[in-house]
Amino acid sequence: MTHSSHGLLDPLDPIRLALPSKGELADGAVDLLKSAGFKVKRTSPRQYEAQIAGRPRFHVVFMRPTDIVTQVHEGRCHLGVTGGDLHAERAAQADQARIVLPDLGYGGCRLVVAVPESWVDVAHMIDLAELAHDFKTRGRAFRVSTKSPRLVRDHFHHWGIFSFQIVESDGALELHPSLGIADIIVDLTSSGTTLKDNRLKEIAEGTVLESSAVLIGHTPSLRTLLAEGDDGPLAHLLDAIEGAREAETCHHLEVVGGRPMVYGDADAEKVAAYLAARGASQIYRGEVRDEEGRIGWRVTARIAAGQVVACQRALFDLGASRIVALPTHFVFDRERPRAFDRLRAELLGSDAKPAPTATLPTAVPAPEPPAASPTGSA
Ligand SMILES: Nc1ncnc2c1ncn2[C@@H]1O[C@H](COP(=O)(O)OP(=O)(O)OP(=O)(O)O)[C@@H](O)[C@H]1O
Ligand SMILES: O=P(O)(O)OC[C@H]1O[C@H](OP(=O)(O)OP(=O)(O)O)[C@H](O)[C@@H]1O
Repeated sequence: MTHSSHGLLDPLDPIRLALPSKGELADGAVDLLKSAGFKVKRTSPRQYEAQIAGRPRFHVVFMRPTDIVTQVHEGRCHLGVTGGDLHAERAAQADQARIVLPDLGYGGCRLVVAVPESWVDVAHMIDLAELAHDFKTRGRAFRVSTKSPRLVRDHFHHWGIFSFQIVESDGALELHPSLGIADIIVDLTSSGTTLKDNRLKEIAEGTVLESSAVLIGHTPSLRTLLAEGDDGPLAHLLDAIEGAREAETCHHLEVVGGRPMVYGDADAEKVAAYLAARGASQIYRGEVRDEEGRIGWRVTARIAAGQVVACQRALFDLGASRIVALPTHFVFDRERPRAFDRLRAELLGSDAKPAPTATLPTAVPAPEPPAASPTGSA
């Protein structure tokens, strides 16, 4: 059992936030923070410390993703962005580092079992179990190269494989079977290109873990930060990241229509039903007037960015006169549980503030509606 030995955070102390210095996770962290309004001011990639514009409490340090788990566990860093796989591999030892946001929306990959393509009889973990048994009967070690020995052991044990030898290595694992360093590998993949280019294949039930970039925090420091409440820096950071993530994938859609001098929202109803069928959410209908006071209707909704162009013809056919889709920067939904509230309930228990009960319909903080004329259709 380990304990945190450094940097217990006092209220108002600087908050050390560790970001990946290189590799697959590096750029996405800075981009995500920027989209959340936390712009990291770093003048060169060789600079390992940075500030966040207008947020003097945050002090950014750049380090290797594996080290981030250790430093957050030991409390030298209070928060950190790293790979979900790296945290999971070390979770048992680094027990003071806990997940704060489980999916930052980038760095998606899978930790998979891969065998040589030439092994035509091995297509499933059960085949691998038989093979490992054969190796054992012939007195040979069944060698598995990986960066994640603990996760591999758990997965293999789950499939009844106990006779194998882990070869721990830090990179280019795909080369190991052909060089004879190991018989198979368990490595990360996203596009699958590296496995294919090295004549390796995945096998069924061989996904050990699905991973993406995560935000982790040092548990004792999180307690201190949570106590700073809804207007403290942790609440601001988590709300901003969640609001930006929520906004990322969807557009705010505004559809306007209506016949001059005729009010009746039959068209709006059809438009709303059509949008719902296309997977839109938060669909609201209302009355609008154009510059001359003529009444029309307006439907607003949140819709996947990729759906907008596909929808527009049908919306015109249903009576729309104008369609505007806007990217959003932040979306906050009163009904959506906040990471901050969840964490506060977990770590501060009864001190936790209950989530607000909504009395009004939820609303997208949409940009000002464009001055669209409701007239002009059908
Ligand atoms: N192909 C990939 N696609 C998406 N994410 C990946 C991919 N490969 C790795 N990752 C994520 O990035 C993390 C760090 O891997 P990466 O290979 O970028 O670092 P590294 O350069 O190997 O780090 P180190 O400094 O320890 O060598 C992985 O643990 C995983 O979470
Ligand atoms: O499925 P793909 O899209 O081809 O990606 C897979 C590769 O990405 C990672 O390597 P990385 O570039 O991080 O280098 P590494 O060998 O040092 O891990 C991983 O270890 C694989 O080698």
